[in-house]
Order: sequence, then structure tokens, then C-alpha cells
Amino acid sequence: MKVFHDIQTLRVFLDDIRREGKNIGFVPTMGYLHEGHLSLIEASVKENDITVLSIYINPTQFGPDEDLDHYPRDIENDKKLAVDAGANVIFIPDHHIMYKNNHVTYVQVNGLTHQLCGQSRPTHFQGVTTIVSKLFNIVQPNRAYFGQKDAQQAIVIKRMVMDLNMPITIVVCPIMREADGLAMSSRNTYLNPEERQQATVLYEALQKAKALIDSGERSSKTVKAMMTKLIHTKPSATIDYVSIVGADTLEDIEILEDNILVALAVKIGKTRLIDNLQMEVLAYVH
Ligand SMILES: Nc1ncnc2c1ncn2[C@@H]1O[C@H](COP(=O)(O)OP(=O)(O)OP(=O)(O)O)[C@@H](O)[C@H]1O
Ligand SMILES: CC(C)(CO)[C@@H](O)C(=O)[O-]
Ligand code: BAL
Repeated sequence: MKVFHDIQTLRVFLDDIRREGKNIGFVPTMGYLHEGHLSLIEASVKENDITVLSIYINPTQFGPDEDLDHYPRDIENDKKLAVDAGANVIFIPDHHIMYKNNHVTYVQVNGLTHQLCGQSRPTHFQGVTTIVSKLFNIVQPNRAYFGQKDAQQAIVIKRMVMDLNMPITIVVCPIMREADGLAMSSRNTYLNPEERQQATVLYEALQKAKALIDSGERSSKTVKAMMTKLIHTKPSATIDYVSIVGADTLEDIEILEDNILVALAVKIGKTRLIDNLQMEVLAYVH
């Protein structure tokens, strides 16, 4: 496996790969790898000749009071896990090469970024789409892999790629979970043992929503109220949002039908976690 820290040598290496007619799969991450990330690498390895992983904690997607300084890091362990999963190349750019002193250009996807996570993280998606565009320009992959755990991020990136005519296929991979249902996340490491137990409430609330919808409930308000009630039984939990939106538009819906996204962000203690469930819902026939 090859490790690159600067843009130019990575470009030269990948130019040669492309000249040989090989396909490039790309998995952007912020590191501290877990099985969620590894599932993206494995999906890429299956579908491409070469898999490039990037590890970069992108400062522009963090708000001023967020956890940029504390975000977990373990580059040596990440390298081992990435090799085992089959990655061929790791790009670990130094901060100063990604954002030169007077960086003034940002990529903004309108319409899909003000709601859900965008409400409490108003500059987050602009940071994500900017860094992902930069990484796409550097790596020029055929396919790029993202997790459904960050459902809004995946939708925003698909839209950016379409609107900006980027010749890249976006592949969205399923959410990997712990045995008790908690979605894997690098931020789970912040949880103390008591919080870790209570953190399963995100998944439990989604399961509650699914059970209600499966049994015929079609009122978004009712489903959200039941989810909220369940989350409030956990003393460490503070709700950021519990939303049900159209899975394509990300706009709130009142009557549940077609392709819906049940999404939530909950703080467990000081740790903000997200999870979601996408469902195809048939119109209820009386
Ligand atoms: N549990 C998971 N299952 C599948 N994909 C995941 C999972 N967790 C993260 N990913 C995906 O991995 C990619 C890199 O995510 P990132 O490095 O931010 O990890 P993370 O664990 O989501 O971190 P955090 O939630 O703490 O920001 C993203 O496309 C993300 O959606
Ligand atoms: C896509 C990404 C690597 C951009 O920094 C990040 O938002 C993430 O890890 O999901
Ligand atoms: N996985 C999304 C990265 C973030 O929360 O900043």
C-alpha cells in the first residue's frame, strides 16, 4: 500500500493508473476507522481496480463550538485496518496543503442543506461539499463511496455531482451497526459506559417508527411524537431533531407515503449522534 501526503505525487501516481485503463474507487473519511469505513473500502475494492482512501479532518465542516480539536485520531492503526480491507492508496494531506492561506472558494448546494443537520450546523455542508470537491479534483475517481449513516451528506453530494457534471458515480453503502443497534461512528468513542448504554435509544426510536408505520400509522406527527417520548426516557439524551422528510427532497412531510427518510440527531451527554432509516411506504388503504 502507498501513502501520500502531498497532492502532486499522488496525482502523478494516479495519472499512471488511469493511463493503464484502470478504474479508481475513492473513500473519503476523517479517519479513526471502524467497520462502517471498512465496509466502504470493501465495496470499492470489489468494484474497482484501485481503491484510494483519504484521511483528513476537514476544519471547514466544523462549527466554532464543535469537536475539531478533540476529534479522535489513530493514523497508524488506520493504516493497518485500511490495508487489511484492501485499500491500495492512502492520501493523508497536511492541513496547509488543503487550504492555502487565502482560500476563498466554497461549493454550496442550496435547498438540501438548511434542514436536518444543517439547522444546528449551518456551515457544515458547505465545508463538506468544498472539501469533497477538492478531493474529487485531486483523485478523479470513477466511483466514490459514502455511508447511509450520513444520509443528508450522501444526498447533498449526489446533487452536487449531478449539478456540476462531475463524471463520478456516487455509491451509498448501508449503515453498519454495533450488536445492540447503535450506528458505528468515530464519535461513539466519546461516550462513557452509561452514555453508551443510553445511546441505543436512537436505533430504538427508529425501530419504533418502523413498527408504527408497518402497522399502518401514516401521520408523521404521531410517529415523531412517539419517537420523542421514547428518547425522553433517557436522562442523558437531548434531541437536536426528530424529522420525517421526503428521501429525495429532504422536505418535511405530514402524511407518510412513498420514499421517506426518518432521521434524527440526539445529544447523549455532550456527544451529538445521528441515525436514520429510509423506507418505501405504501399509501394506507382503509
Ligand atoms: N456506521 C456506518 N456505516 C456505514 N458508513 C459509515 C458509518 N459511519 C460512517 N460511515 C461513512 O464513512 C464515511 C466517513 O465518515 P467519517 O469519517 O465522518 O466517520 P464517522 O464515524 O461518521 O464519524 P463521525 O460520525 O464521528 O463524524 C462517510 O461516508 C460516512 O457516512
Ligand atoms: C466526506 C467527509 C470525509 C468530508 O470531510 C466527511 O464529511 C465524512 O467523513 O463523512
Ligand atoms: N460524518 C460526518 C462528518 C461530520 O460530522 O463532520
